[in-house]
Amino acid sequence: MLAPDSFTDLLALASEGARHVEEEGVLSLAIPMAGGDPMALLPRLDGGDSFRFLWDGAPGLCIAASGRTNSLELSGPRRFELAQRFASASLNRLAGHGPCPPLARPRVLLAFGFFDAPLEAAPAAVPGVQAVLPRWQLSRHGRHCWLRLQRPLGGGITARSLAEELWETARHLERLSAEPPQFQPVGVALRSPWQEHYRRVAAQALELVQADALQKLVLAVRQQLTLTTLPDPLALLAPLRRHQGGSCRLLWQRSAGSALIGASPERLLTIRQGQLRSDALAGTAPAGASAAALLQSAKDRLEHELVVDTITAVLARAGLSPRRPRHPRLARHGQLVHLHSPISAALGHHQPLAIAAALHPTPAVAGLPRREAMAWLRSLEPFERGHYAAPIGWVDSAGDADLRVAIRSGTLEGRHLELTAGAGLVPGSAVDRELQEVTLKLGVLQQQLNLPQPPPIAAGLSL
Ligand SMILES: C=C(O[C@@H]1C=C(C(=O)O)C=C[C@H]1O)C(=O)O
Repeated sequence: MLAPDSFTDLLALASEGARHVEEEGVLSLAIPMAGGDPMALLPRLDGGDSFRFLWDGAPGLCIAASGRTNSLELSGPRRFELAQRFASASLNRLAGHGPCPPLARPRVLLAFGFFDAPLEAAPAAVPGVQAVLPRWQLSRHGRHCWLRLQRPLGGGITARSLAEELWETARHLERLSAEPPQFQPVGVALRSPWQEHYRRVAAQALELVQADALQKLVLAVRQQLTLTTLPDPLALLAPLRRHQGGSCRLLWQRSAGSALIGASPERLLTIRQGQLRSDALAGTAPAGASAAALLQSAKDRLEHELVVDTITAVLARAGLSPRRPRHPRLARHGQLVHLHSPISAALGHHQPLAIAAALHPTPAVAGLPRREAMAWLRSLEPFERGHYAAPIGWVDSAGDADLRVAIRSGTLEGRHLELTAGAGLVPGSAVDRELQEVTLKLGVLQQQLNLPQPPPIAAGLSL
């Protein structure tokens, strides 16, 4: 039975599934639904705790999820391997989920930290990885929409109660008007200065690349914004749909008061039916008539080549046969244009998160050589990167996966929004131009979140 389209069918599926639920196993049921925008309906999915997740790749795949049925949080150098083990075990132990279209498959949701572990193990620090098998998963692709509910049986939860809860919630969601959250204008009371410190450390980093101690370093800045009112993270994300069509809009809300939001233009890794794709994205200009000059810029081409070569070499070392285009193309993301090379390979027998572990962090967001660059980032950047530039996404029950690089992002804690942006320093870079590039990235993000602008973004700014 592909899609239970009556309550009787669903109940039969639930009862059959319940007979196969092992100890600590979870019953996972899904039904198709009419209409429904995951972004608009996420606040209506009560998962029993404060975890919320949004993956908005519209017009491609959109997923809203809430509640933790199983979860894992840990730090350390084995985080990718342990997250893979958790994901495989959680998905293999699900009972009741029969064949369904790819959009409806059960998923384990993942948010990594940039580093293996935070510097300080404070409760609010971002751990090396968080992995969640959600209670509710609402997914949509094109006109197709499915709702999934997953819970352990026992303690009053039976196959019948689960089937009823799923059926009634789907009918209830269908009746709601599915308007995306309305944006309420939010002001900015305070913006922290970052420029002076950046100038100093960027000059230091440039000396390192010019002295050949590093080939590349992607130094980031963080701007703290104090907002005038308490914003709804989903309302902040909604305008990004309009402005950042080619990106994937993301929300990872670990607790009620703390959320990562962003619109990532960069794939670390996408796996569909055994085919892998990774994006080399490096080299930046403001969108506009002069953007095509990026293709001729020796400094940007060098920065880009380092990323393409590294991704290709990492995949080859893992035993894959990567294919790369001969020349980069231009990819527009909102008001920015980047050099872009999609790299693809057949995955073979590899597990998605083993490849992610080998790829992260690419020189698009860290530097080269990787180990030395990571150490320099820790000493030069005056903040914890947290989720910034780390992989975030999902793996599903058939082995498909999608992990985006959490750039063009920020974290919201109450009225405090922290935005982070970086730029690659290579021989030939100039501190002033890099400062302009991060200013532009921070400004574009604020504009796309509908926040009032600092100085106007100069459309013709040359980087
Ligand atoms: C590091 C960031 O972006 C990365 C760096 C780029 C560059 O240096 O040109 C371009 C795209 C991204 O891979 C960021 O936006 O924070």
